[in-house]
Amino acid sequence: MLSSLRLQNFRCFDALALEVPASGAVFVGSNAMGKTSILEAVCVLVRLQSPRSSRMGRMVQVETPGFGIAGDCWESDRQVRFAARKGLTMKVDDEAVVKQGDYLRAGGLVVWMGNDDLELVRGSAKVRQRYLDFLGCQVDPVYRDHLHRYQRVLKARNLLLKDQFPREDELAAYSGLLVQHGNYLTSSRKQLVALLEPEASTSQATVSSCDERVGLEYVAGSGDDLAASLEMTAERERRLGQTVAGPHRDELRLTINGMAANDFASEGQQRTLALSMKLAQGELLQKQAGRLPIYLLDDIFGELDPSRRNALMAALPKQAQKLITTTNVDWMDDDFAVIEMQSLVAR
Ligand SMILES: Nc1ncnc2c1ncn2[C@@H]1O[C@H](COP(=O)(O)OP(=O)(O)OP(=O)(O)O)[C@@H](O)[C@H]1O
Repeated sequence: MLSSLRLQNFRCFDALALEVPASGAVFVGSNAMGKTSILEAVCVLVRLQSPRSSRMGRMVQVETPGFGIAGDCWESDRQVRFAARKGLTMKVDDEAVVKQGDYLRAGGLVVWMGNDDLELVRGSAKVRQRYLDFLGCQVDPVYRDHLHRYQRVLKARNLLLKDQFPREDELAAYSGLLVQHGNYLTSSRKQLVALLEPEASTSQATVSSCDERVGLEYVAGSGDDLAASLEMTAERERRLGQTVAGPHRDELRLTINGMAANDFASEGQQRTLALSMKLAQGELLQKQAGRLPIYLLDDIFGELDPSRRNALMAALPKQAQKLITTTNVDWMDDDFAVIEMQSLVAR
């Protein structure tokens, strides 16, 4: 749980300091007032990553050297600073933490729900991979190490494959590492998907109030055995100059009542499924990590009809802290603390 947040040179904010109630808050204001930026800052403070941008530099307020985010969360004072020259630095209770993994291990959990979540159903396989990775990194600290190493090896291996005459011994060394980290990701993602499926079905039934069966099928981009797949695709990857087998080619197929959700489901069903996937993420985090995540809900209510809106609010765990952004609160009947963006004058 987050009890306070302080920002410095973060996106549109020169400086900001606010107290956050235990049950959460609703940030209300017109467009471009910085609502999403506040939720994004919370996500960076807790998980060292943003759902909006993979580059920390983008979050630095223009014409300033770097940003700072700090806050009391889970009973410790956490601080994250970013400057182009120094990169990301972290402190917990004023003590520097060198490794991001250590910072994250002792930190909190997050579920992000945004209005582009529909991409989870309609978008490319990469979006669903990122969804699984965001969950995997939170339930299993080792997952993050394997993911980062896999991504680094993949990049280096692809560079080598672009070479007209790649060195065989170098390629073999990269293949060995790719298999080692790839196998870990494949088996973890497979397990996550098996655990997510029943949670997503339950959430879908709750939010849609219909008996819709949700199916999640994990299709491994490494085939049955990554080492064998690399051998089989050796000629093709030399021709294309890139690695064609491995978890970066994973797919997570989503179905409703047995039919592909991206092709056959209505827009309403797709939106509900996207919400259900996020609710399932929260349920799994709570079960696997034994703690409640913070729910960051960025402007999602405008797209929902009143019945789904209410069903979603009811489906969120009562005890969880929820930070919500919206342009108006007319629809809200819950007694959430409302924070008017205009009142946050220290910008
Ligand atoms: N790095 C940056 N430096 C300075 N300003 C930025 C930076 N990045 C974004 N902004 C500005 O911050 C403002 C707030 O953006 P944000 O997306 O947080 O607003 P919002 O209240 O969520 O808007 P909406 O309701 O339209 O989603 C925008 O005007 C945007 O242009």
